[in-house]
Amino acid sequence: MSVLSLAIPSKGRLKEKSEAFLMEQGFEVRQIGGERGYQAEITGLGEVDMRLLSAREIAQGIIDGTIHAGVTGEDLLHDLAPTGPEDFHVAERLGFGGADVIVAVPQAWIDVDTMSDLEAAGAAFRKAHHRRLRVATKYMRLTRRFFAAKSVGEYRLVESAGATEAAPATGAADVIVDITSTGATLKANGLKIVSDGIILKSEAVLAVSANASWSPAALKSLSLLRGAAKIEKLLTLKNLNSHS
Ligand SMILES: Nc1ncnc2c1ncn2[C@@H]1O[C@H](COP(=O)(O)OP(=O)(O)OP(=O)(O)O)[C@@H](O)[C@H]1O
Ligand SMILES: O=P(O)(O)OC[C@H]1O[C@H](OP(=O)(O)OP(=O)(O)O)[C@H](O)[C@@H]1O
Repeated sequence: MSVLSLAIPSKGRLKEKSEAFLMEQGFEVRQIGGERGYQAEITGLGEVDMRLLSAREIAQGIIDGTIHAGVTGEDLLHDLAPTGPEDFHVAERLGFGGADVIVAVPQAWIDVDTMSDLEAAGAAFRKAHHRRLRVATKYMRLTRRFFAAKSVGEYRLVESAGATEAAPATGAADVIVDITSTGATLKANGLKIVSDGIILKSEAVLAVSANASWSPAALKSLSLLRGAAKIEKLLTLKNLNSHS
């Protein structure tokens, strides 16, 4: 990869604000083929391989090193990174796309207020029903890490493909881990947040790969992005050291 590969979301709630973040700095993204075209160009950053992808694909590409930099959600970066924050650098938190990744249980569970109550409920549940409590989520790694940090082991993960909040009502799971912003979806589904169950306060970030290979041209383009100059210095140093 000789030029900077830069990605922003192609649709969804982060798209317009990501374009605005670049536009504020004089870098205009032009989609080829109109609103739904997935190819794009950007002006002002030199030669750049501009990509429009889903927020999840951007996070994955930054972690794999197939994308140098991009705008995505911190929740996705933290969940998809196998070794955690060592796989990416946050150049700037962007002040939009804010939401919390939380643990929620049915409101009817009056005895469960904390993660430690959840562990106790899990043990009681296993005795009574001969199976573990099921936790539905898209956030498989974040959930495993957080439950282990809270010493909760009496559970089994069920991977959710969407509409996670419906899982307790449909019987697909008992507990959920999902993202919330207004809380309306949790409320509508009769769920409450466990008091010490806030896993991550996420927002949109400009993230830079710690695993990509960098050419001088890619580093130069990166350094022009707001918040990224300090990361560019770090990467240049790392590049020099690895070649010396
Ligand atoms: N209320 C919210 N619900 C979900 N995500 C939110 C919310 N508020 C902010 N976000 C952020 O937006 C990111 C992407 O969500 P968005 O809904 O735009 O993508 P998506 O179109 O659902 O992606 P995909 O279709 O690939 O699942 C989330 O990972 C999170 O960082
Ligand atoms: O706290 P709230 O403001 O209610 O927002 C939270 C909901 O928004 C998202 O779903 P979305 O509607 O984007 O659908 P998705 O499941 O396809 O992401 C997220 O998965 C939650 O379900």
